[in-house]
Amino acid sequence: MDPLRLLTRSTKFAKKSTSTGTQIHTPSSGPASNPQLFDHGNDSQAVNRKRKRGNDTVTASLDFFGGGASTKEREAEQEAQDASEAQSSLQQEQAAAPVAMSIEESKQLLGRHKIKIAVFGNDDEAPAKKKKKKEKTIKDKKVSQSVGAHATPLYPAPVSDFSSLAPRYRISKALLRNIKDNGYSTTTEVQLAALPILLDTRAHLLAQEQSKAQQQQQQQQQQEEEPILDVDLLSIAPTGSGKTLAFMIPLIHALVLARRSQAPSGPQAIILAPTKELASQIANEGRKLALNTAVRITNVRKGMHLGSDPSPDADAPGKEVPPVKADILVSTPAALKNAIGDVDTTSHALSQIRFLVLDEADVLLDPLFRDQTLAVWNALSSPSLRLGFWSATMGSNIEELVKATIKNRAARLSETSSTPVQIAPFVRLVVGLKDSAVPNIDHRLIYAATEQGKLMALRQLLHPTSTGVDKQPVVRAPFLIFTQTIERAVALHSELLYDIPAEAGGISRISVLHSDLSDTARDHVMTRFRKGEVWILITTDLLSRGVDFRGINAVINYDAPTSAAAYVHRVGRTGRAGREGGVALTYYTDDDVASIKTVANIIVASQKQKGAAGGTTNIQQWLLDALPTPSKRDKQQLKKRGIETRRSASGKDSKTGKPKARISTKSGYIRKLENNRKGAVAASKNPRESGDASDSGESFGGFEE
Ligand SMILES: Nc1ncnc2c1ncn2[C@@H]1O[C@H](COP(=O)(O)OP(=O)(O)OP(=O)(O)O)[C@@H](O)[C@H]1O
Repeated sequence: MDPLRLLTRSTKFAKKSTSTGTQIHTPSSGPASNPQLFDHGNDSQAVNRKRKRGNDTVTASLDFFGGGASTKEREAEQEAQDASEAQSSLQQEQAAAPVAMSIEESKQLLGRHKIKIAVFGNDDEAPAKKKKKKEKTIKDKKVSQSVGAHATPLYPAPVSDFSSLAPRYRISKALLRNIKDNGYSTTTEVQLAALPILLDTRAHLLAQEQSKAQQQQQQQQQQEEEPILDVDLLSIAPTGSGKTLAFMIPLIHALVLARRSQAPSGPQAIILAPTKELASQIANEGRKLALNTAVRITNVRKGMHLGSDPSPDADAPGKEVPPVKADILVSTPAALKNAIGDVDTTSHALSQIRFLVLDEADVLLDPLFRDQTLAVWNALSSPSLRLGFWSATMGSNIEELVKATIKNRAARLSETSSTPVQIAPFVRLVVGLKDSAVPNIDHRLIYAATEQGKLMALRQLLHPTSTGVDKQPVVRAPFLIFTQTIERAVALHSELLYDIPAEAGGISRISVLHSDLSDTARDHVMTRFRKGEVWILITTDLLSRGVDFRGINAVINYDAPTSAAAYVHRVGRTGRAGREGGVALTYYTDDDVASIKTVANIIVASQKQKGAAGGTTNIQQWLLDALPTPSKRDKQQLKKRGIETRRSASGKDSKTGKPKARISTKSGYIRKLENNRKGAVAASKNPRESGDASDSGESFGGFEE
């Protein structure tokens, strides 16, 4: 089924742009053959030179609307392929000797993948040690410039293929099997670099100045030891680049090892995410990876209680809530804060949590969530708590906040704890250009002048014509539409409700998701969108972070995002895991002109990242020169409040006195009917006047300016 065909009321298209759907490769037509963004496939040979692997294609498949084999056929094919591979592959993996790589080789490989890693020592360390580090940094000027004055570059041997985890780190068979069963073979850039850092910490931290023989000996020793995850890691990697796996695999591995020596009596790791949708997705991904490993992963929900003893049930007097039983808790900060409640920070339950991971760390430490996140972090009293901070964007202020919090917490704990508090080496990993949008999608910035212009442009997308006058790329469902506020999302949903023809599924194909809906309604919409029942999902920034729909073909910023980070995350819902063919389309009106340069700059940087092979930039230099550069204050204001004229549904802007930009809450179809009725009444009174009105394009008059 081709949704584009069904949505299209016009008939003829140039062959190249539409037709059967087989000519254009879109994210929904299946996974990319290589999930990496940079240096496609050039390194597997280099890294796995001792182990020739057969078929490296990624098998995870989600085909929203693509043609080809049916799901059953594909599953059968997959099973057959898996069965034949499984036996020989597992034997090979167990037999293969760990591949030792020289630092020079690692450095080159990491460089080709645009990966930079730096380790920051403890600032309080001896001055002599500091001096040595500085000398080292100067020696390697190229890297040191990019990582900062007090950082030492780090070159762990990359893991280019998941199967090499078994011989290198003795990953449990169940975990390895789950990785494979979920269709993962080649690692993405962030996994390639983060896995050795988190699984092989000490060997590589110490390996910087060691010979190959010493490294091997070090690796050997480390494999027999526990614990792992001896660094705090801040990782900045593009949207959709597989950060979830990069932190989840080492976590599960650590907990599997811990279980071998002692049965756990409560949670040992916490993963925080800003939204319920993301927390639930992480918990699901985690459970798939932890299958048959005995590691239990729970998504924290209202009413759960974290502590050593049962607590009184607030909803049912006289009853008690037992403490949650899990090894890894996944939660939003608010839900976890509730679950902790008034549990004493010295309690066993909180002191035995050894790992804290902040997914979308920059937003979790942004003023919006900061207090809740810090409350959870500070409640964890283990002196050896290890930390992970992950996002596609990370302001330097957030990094400073992280470092300061680590130090302050250690100082506070040292006063009360008899056990020495360990401040671990702090490692920063950056993939690609920091804070940039994914290069493998087509970014478009479209001037729509007014609110009516935006609606017309959006309708042209839904019903493309063969005339080619719209100059917009052809966008195929499924796609996401972002608005600035909940109110506008709801209004746009009502506006477009009848735009999808009944033969294509009608109103059931379009939906809206925002935080004012109940949890059940949110879950329901997410499920229907994931299943492919909903094709167009209108939403707010609620869905801009972390949520992975795999086969999304386009992101439409109906209202321009209000910060560079918001752009990066919103458009990052398409083009995931290296999928090509995604489109990110941003409309801007006269109200956005003062601030849109921030988005334009991100687009240009992303297209430059793609390199010469990626073709031309869609944004002309004259436009960049013409757009005003917003001041820092304007940017802050915009991030906080958005475009003022879009903030409220009615009335005039209190500051400027300008009319506000509104979206009607009646569908275009209903309004058209009403207009027709009104027109008929008017025509009966004054035929000439009504004739003029019907020619004026009133059917798009949903926006009042
Ligand atoms: N090595 C891999 N090979 C193929 N697909 C992968 C690989 N690793 C992850 N993926 C897939 O890539 C998609 C994106 O992964 P994930 O959600 O972890 O990205 P992310 O980096 O956390 O993105 P965001 O910054 O948007 O949160 C998922 O569908 C996941 O299954």
